[in-house]
Amino acid sequence: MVRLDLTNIHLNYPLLARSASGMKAEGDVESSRIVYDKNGRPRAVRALSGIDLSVGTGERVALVGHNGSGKTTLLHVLAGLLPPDTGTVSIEGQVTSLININLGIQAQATGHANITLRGLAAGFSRKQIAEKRDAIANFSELGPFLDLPVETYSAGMRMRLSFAIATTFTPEILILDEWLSTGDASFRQKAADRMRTFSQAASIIVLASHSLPLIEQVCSRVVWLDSGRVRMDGDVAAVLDAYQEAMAEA
Ligand SMILES: Nc1ncnc2c1ncn2[C@@H]1O[C@H](COP(=O)(O)OP(=O)(O)OP(=O)(O)O)[C@@H](O)[C@H]1O
Repeated sequence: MVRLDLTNIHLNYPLLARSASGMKAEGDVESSRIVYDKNGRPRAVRALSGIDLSVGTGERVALVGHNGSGKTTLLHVLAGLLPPDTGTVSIEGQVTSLININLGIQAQATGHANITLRGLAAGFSRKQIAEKRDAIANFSELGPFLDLPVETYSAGMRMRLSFAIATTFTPEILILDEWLSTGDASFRQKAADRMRTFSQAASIIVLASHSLPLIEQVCSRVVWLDSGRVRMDGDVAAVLDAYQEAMAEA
């Protein structure tokens, strides 16, 4: 059984004193996301305000929303990288996150060494890693670059390696941020195909993206975040239609 449940998640980013200058603007819509002290100085930014989210086996969920609506913050909470201020996070299953392109990658080590390191970290034996190595190498299409240190790779090449490793070692829950769409067109198509088959292996995908075509290709459900709250949650077509309509009116 793989599932994740978030209940009433609140998360504020505290502001350091040096970044907390400026006075509260009366009637400013944006100010509802900023917490001020009694002197009118900004003290924190409200990123998530009462998020409830349950995702079950086989669901591929997209998070959409305006810049600053809380998508990345929510992914960090799901990946266990940021503890919420209040609320509960319950996760059944092994989580792999591809949020930060450099997270979990040793830049001085070669691509092949990174395959070994990530495989061991995911709990696989050296023999199991050896059996999967060709599949990862082929999917990444990095060829001889796998013998060079990762610090010599472009951002797209790092992404190919991270994605190939993460999806070949099939985690039960995969958390992805926008950077997937930085890949070139042919890799994006391959990645989308893999993500569709991925969840048939009883896995969950949560993907934050501004790319509506990618979401339509990959996801089975869309959660629309607005100022740190869930504004709509449901069927891909229904939520994307409402979201696009609201964007057009804004
Ligand atoms: N390190 C930080 N310190 C203070 N506030 C932050 C920090 N990171 C994010 N925020 C604030 O938290 C809110 C949510 O940001 P988040 O990055 O989660 O949004 P997002 O939906 O991923 O945006 P985008 O689409 O632009 O990537 C925003 O109002 C942002 O200003």
